Amino acid sequence: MIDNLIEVKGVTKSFGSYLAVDNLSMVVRRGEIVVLLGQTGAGKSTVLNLIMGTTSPNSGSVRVAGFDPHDSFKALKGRLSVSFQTDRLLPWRTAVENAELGLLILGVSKPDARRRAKEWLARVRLDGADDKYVHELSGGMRQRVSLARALAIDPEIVFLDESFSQLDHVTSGTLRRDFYQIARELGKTCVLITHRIDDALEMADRAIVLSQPAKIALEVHIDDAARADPARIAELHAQIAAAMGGEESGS
Ligand SMILES: Nc1ncnc2c1ncn2[C@@H]1O[C@H](COP(=O)(O)OP(=O)(O)OP(=O)(O)O)[C@@H](O)[C@H]1O
Repeated sequence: MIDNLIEVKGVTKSFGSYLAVDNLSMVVRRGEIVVLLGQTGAGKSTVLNLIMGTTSPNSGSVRVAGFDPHDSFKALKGRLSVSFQTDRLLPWRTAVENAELGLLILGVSKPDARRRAKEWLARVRLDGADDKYVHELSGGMRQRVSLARALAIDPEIVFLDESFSQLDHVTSGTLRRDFYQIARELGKTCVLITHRIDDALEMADRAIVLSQPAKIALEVHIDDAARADPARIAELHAQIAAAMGGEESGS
């Protein structure tokens, strides 16, 4: 079994003459939660797209579970899941019908998909909301359906692209803690994008700050001992803020 689940080596990515990613190298180990931070436009989403294989580098290489994610898109089908800033739910489907979508696409039988989707909705604390339509759910509940949909397929790697950032602080805080608990319990490998330093401090094994164009400005390890030490957390917060250019872009 490959331990370095994600390997990015010397990757450069340009859009026309604009350099978005500059000779970036990083590794994500199996079971690790890595948070990518950076100011708006730093190239965080581009790095995620390169890892998910939805775009390809101009030079350098990306490997996910040993595969080139762009050229071997099909080999990784069902092994990666992503949840975005907006929930991207289908409004004409109920919560459970949205949550089972990935399973149905992967060919799981209807009764099995329904059962697993219901289990996941309960797991993200949405029991009782199975038959509600998207417009009947709050923003936080919609993100929970989106997470249930992402996790129901039992992916090896979960990507979250600013999944909590449109929610108010309290809602995003509880969702973040619930997600963290599930990810830890299942030992999922996660790559999270955020501009909120608190997200990184609460969830990450490792935080990587990207400067623009995307290259590593700072990399810090965070463990439970650090999390329990307010002085250490304040120090890490200051280090990350400085690497992000001195300010958090909106929080
Ligand atoms: N398909 C594209 N074509 C042209 N330019 C692009 C494309 N995708 C991204 N860019 C540019 O690359 C830069 C990095 O964008 P990216 O979305 O990766 O940044 P980000 O750090 O995720 O920003 P944000 O936090 O605002 O989402 C931006 O200047 C953006 O305009």
